[in-house]
Amino acid sequence: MEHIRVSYGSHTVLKDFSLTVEPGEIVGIVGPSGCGKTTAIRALCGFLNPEMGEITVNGRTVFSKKERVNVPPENRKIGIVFQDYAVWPHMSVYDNVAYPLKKRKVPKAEIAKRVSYALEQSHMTGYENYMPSQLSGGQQQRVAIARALTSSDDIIVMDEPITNLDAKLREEMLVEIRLMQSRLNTTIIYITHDQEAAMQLCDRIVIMQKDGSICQIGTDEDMIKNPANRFVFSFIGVSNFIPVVEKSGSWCLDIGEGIPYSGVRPKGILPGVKNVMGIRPMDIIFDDESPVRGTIEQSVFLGSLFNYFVRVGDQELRVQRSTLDSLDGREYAEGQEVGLRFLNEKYYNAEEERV
Ligand SMILES: Nc1ncnc2c1ncn2[C@@H]1O[C@H](COP(=O)(O)OP(=O)(O)OP(=O)(O)O)[C@@H](O)[C@H]1O
Repeated sequence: MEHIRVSYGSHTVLKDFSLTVEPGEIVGIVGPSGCGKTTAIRALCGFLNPEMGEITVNGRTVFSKKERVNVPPENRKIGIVFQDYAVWPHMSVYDNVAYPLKKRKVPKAEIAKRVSYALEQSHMTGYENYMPSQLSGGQQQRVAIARALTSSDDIIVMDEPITNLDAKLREEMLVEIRLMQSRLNTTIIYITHDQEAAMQLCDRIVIMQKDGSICQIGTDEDMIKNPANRFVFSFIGVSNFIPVVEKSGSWCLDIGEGIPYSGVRPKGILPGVKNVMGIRPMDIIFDDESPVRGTIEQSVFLGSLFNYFVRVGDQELRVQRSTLDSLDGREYAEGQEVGLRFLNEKYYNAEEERV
């Protein structure tokens, strides 16, 4: 997609949206509600006409404002699993899956072959004559995926396909989508506001912000290690933000009375603006020698890690410690005073947008 612009009336949702997805890739598009994820996907699939830009699918131009090309949705060869485009309750599984092919007037014998293939790929062989009401939520989603596969096993677009499922089923569906993708080498574009699902499933993640622009594209590791801005930092994973300020040559946490934490200018401080430190819970270390003192208000054991809520000045910080680290014999209990040291902290303009 290149230079796509879409407005609803006077409200321009996508101003200049460009995104390239490589064949065989699973790309997740995440971003806050209303930022334009569905709009971008509707433009890709042909359900709305951008005012500007070009869309190419497998080397074929399917939309170009300039060249006046606009291929209808059913001929774009994109499989779609939309939340509001789930299975049709009045049609059998077979008819649901066959629908996109019937619409394209594909011969009956060919339809039978492709439906059987799609049901096999989504593990629904044998359910051809079932009605959706006789299926579980997970099975209905599989039928929706099978139907997408009959449209295309090259590109499938999924818009929040699993939000209605319970946690266990959701996990299983993510694994299945991944397995199906590696069997068929399908390109998948997966839209969600569940960044954890996106990180679990996708090769690359595209993060959109409220104004409809893309603020970062990369792997989950890129997002966590090198977040492009404060918004990405706060959107992906758990984060603490602590205002900081320089006071007579020493850097202080600007909470309560000001708590000095560094005698030298920390790396990454932005000049000329009010800074805020972004720090992950895993990057806050308990250190008896540190001048930053806090009190553990709550300690929660989560199996692979301990989660602590530590009061420092007038702020509560989230600190995590892996269970393996706790094998050093030190125990940290509620009510205990601790010293805290910061590793890998990032600095952002305090005025910058966050989630
Ligand atoms: N048909 C429409 N007419 C007018 N405004 C619309 C229409 N569809 C979407 N919008 C507006 O466009 C913006 C983007 O909507 P869109 O559905 O693309 O967001 P989204 O990122 O997919 O959100 P969500 O995660 O909540 O589904 C929103 O402000 C929405 O209110």
